[in-house]
Amino acid sequence: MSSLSLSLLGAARAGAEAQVPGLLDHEFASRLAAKDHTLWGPAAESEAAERLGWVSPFESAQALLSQIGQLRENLAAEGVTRVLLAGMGGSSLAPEVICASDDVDLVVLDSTDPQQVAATLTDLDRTVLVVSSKSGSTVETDSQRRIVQRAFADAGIDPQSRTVVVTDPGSPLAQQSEQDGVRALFTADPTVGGRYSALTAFGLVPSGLAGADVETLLEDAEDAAEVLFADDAANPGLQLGAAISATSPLRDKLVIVDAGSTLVGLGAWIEQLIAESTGKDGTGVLPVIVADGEPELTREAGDVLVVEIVDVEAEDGASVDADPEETVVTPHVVRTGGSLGAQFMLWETATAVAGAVLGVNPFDQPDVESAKAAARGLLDSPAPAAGEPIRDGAVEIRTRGDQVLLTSGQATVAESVQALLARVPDNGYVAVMAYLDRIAESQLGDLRPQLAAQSGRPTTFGWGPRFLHSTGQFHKGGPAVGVFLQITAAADHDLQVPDRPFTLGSLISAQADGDAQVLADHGRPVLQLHLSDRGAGISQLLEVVGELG
Ligand SMILES: O=P(O)(O)OC[C@H]1O[C@](O)(CO)[C@@H](O)[C@@H]1O
Repeated sequence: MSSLSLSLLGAARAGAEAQVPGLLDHEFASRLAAKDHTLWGPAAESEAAERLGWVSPFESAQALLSQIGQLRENLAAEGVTRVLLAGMGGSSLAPEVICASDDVDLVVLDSTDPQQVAATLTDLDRTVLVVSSKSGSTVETDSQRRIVQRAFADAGIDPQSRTVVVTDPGSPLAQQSEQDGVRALFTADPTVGGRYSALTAFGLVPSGLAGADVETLLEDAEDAAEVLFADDAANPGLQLGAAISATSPLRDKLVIVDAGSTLVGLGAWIEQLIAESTGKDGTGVLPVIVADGEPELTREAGDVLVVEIVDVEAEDGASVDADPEETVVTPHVVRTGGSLGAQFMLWETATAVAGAVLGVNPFDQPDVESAKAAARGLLDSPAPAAGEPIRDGAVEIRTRGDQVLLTSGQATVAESVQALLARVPDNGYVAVMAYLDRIAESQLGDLRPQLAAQSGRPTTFGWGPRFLHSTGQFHKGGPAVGVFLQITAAADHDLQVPDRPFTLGSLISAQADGDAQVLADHGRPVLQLHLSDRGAGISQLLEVVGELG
């Protein structure tokens, strides 16, 4: 029996009431279960035909469990118990939440920041590297793999015997792994897209190797699927999908409150799923993750739906409560609870529903490629800086030709940030994009509530390049109502990417510049601040933004 629960209030409830009858008429849920690729219209048909494997991952996932368990035992017998996962977006977000929720250690390497990558190169004698990439060609993952394997070799450890690969059959990574030999090669179901792959080898292999209870995860998900694929008005997948997509003008901001649920980090996984799946063709839903206690401010903005993820006791069957007795202050709320496996299935189903209601293809990410291409171009031939940057203490206000919004005339950080915030439209949002070390420099995240307070608008915070595989799609493909604060930093020690003509420092810089360029090309305001000294620059930014009047 599923432990899913869902409550809807205000516009969320109205959205569900408006849309669910139509979804039932179309037998959306049972057609989804039957992998009907016509559900999202003719333009999405060919892609959808190859992307619906996530609705029934259970049989092939079960077959994996004993292989994962055996490999974990063999590695443990050699004293190898630390799992280091290299992978971006859908190839690392699910294992991160699975392990954190199960209180199991997993080191996630989803960065190209030289400092953050270098910090993971410890305890190599007891480390296994899991390289996860569906395409097998993502530059971040390939660079991480090369660096960690070189570190193994330098430590006198055979890199191949400590590398486990998860990828699609026939990908460049699969071919190379077959050629070079690796400890284990897991090929995943190619009919499951990256962000829908939580219950495939991408979610299960790293999590299972780290010691998470992936068996229960799968059982819970399978129980939930029974409820989610029923043509029933009480189906929480239909209700949630309709609630988040059919409540215009509220629908384009979804504030996810981290209210201390035991599903640690689920918000970041939902963020990628919703932002990359819906943020395109000028429409979509922007997830905004906030801490508990803070949402009052954002709620006052009035044009957001608030999602609260709560812990629920396992119940007999799924419950959908459209009129909870509890009094809540927030007018427009989605409140959901249930096991992690059930939540994965719920949100994947709801996202498929939301795509259909919004009229977008929820399985592609057309605008992610543009930033990747710009980064590749800049890596091959870096753009010369247009004149001297404006300096204010440890922060440089960068003006790179016509690649980013010029802040000419604004001589200080305070003035330039104020000028950026003045550009936020009434229905807009602020996005902070920080290309720094998200572990050691996490205090920079305090900028988010500060800027939300200053602007009075929903404010997101993404660590680069991780967010490029998540909200990055929405920034460029969604409604043009965002303003963008990009923060980059000098690295004390750069890292060469073995056998590649670039360092991590030049890669992350090209990624930041490439994204800024594409945002500016889309007419989005971008302010680029570069910290010449990380510690001093972070303190200065927090102080300056905190004091903005
Ligand atoms: O698993 P891959 O192919 O390395 O891709 C990583 C991520 O990049 C994207 O393809 C595009 O951002 C995501 O959808 C995906 O999760």
